[in-house]
Amino acid sequence: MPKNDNINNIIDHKLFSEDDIHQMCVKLGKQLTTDYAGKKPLIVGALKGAIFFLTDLVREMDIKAEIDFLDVSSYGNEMESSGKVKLISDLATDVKDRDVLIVEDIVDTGLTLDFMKELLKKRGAKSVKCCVLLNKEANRKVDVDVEYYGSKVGNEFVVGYGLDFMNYYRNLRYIGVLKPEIIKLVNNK
Ligand SMILES: O=P(O)(O)OC[C@H]1O[C@H](OP(=O)(O)OP(=O)(O)O)[C@H](O)[C@@H]1O
Ligand code: HPA
Repeated sequence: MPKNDNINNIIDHKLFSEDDIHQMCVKLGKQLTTDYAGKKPLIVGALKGAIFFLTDLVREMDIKAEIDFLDVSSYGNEMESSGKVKLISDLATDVKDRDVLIVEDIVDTGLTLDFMKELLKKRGAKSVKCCVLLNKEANRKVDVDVEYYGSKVGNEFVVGYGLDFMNYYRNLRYIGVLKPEIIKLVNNK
């Protein structure tokens, strides 16, 4: 890990500014307001990466909705998915017969999203869809439907606005690509 605590130092280049992210939330919020009109969905935030996206997105949605959180993890402190998704903390809400909208920061291999969708379907949800900020398609290992997303991203490791590297840098206001030397540092450990 870099010794300097300045969180901007680990960024190679900015991908999405605060304004870009805001525009994505506005656009998705409008679409979801139309599509979920009259439905009272249960919005399920995937902890921890989705915290900022969820709070911004739901405030762009002009519908009655409940919010709950699932804590799932597959990366731990690694840059590659372990391939095993762990349920760390469950929902407090019964999803039976509910229209559920999962909110996620990123879909990469697709394993986390697929795990959550299957879990909620098995519990009897009426519908299970997702709204993801970033869609990284290059690395997909499982074919999972991504109904709503803000933007596609290339096969780069991105951090900020909830997205972490070794559990840090979630609190960057923008989204950036991690410097290659930081990635090398981790790969050579
Ligand atoms: O499509 P996948 O390859 O499964 O990757 C996407 C998932 O990986 C990250 O979560 P992580 O397991 O790092 O937990 P976190 O949300 O607490 O950071 C991210 O927030 C997604 O949930
Ligand atoms: O690019 C990424 N950044 C942060 N977390 C992630 N989890 C999967 N892919 C990523």
